[in-house]
Amino acid sequence: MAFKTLGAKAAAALDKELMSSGAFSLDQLMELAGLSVSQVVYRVHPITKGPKILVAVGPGNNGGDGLVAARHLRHYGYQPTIYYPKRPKNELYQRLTKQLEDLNIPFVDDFPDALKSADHVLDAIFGFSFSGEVREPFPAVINAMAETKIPVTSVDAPSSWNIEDGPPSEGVGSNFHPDVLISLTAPKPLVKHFKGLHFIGGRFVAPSIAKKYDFDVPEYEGLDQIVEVEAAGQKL
Ligand SMILES: NC(=O)C1=CN([C@@H]2O[C@H](COP(=O)(O)OP(=O)(O)OC[C@H]3O[C@@H](n4cnc5c(N)ncnc54)[C@H](OP(=O)(O)O)[C@@H]3O)[C@@H](O)[C@H]2O)[C@@H](O)CC1
Ligand SMILES: [K+]
Repeated sequence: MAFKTLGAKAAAALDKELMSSGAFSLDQLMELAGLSVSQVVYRVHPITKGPKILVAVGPGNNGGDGLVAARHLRHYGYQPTIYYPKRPKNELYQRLTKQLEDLNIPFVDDFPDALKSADHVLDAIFGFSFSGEVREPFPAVINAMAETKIPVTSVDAPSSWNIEDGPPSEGVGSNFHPDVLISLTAPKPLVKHFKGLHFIGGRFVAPSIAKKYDFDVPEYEGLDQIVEVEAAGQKL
């Protein structure tokens, strides 16, 4: 079964609809999105492969998913470290940050240096609202993720990739190919350029809303918040 994709505009409209007629709060959606991200890390990188997860957090809701995932991963026994250089004054992000501080999770300023001792990287910098060329301070972070031998899991999109067209043809991000991707609610068109392990998460969409936006809700099993699909969107 091929999974339909959701473009940047449709993904933003769906997000809005979930929080209006869908009656969800952003906190709820982000909690479930972040929970599914934590399950992907648990699946692809069991703690026996090394507990140190470096989480790169961006300024929007993609970053919020990363903060939630870090909290869950800490409770599973991992040792997350957070790189969060641009922190908006939004109350939700401040609360998520406080929750991590209360768990003694370290926040670091030097991403390349933190990468030296990491076992796995979580890319929660940009999601479906990314556009244009990567602005400071993120180019060095994208380059470091592109060059590292440590496995990288991207949340919703490989950060720096155009949501419709995939990796830029040159410059920052052109050589960034993460090992794992978790698409939230539905894959974005960029997945046609993605060759790694691919999951779908975000187990909160009512069938009526999926129908309206013309995408498929995968068949989640048991307690799972994630379903593995082939890179091109075929269910395994
Ligand atoms: N419905 C769902 O499935 C759910 C989706 N969720 C998640 O939300 C994500 C979408 O979140 P989002 O809309 O907040 O935007 P996101 O992608 O984090 O980035 C925006 C930030 O990036 C910045 N920025 C942009 N371009 C840039 C550039 N070139 N260079 C540098 N910066 C740039 C931009 O800054 P600005 O341009 O405003 O200064 C802004 O601050 C989605 O992918 C999923 O992960 C869940 O949380 C809930 C359920
Ligand atoms: K991302």
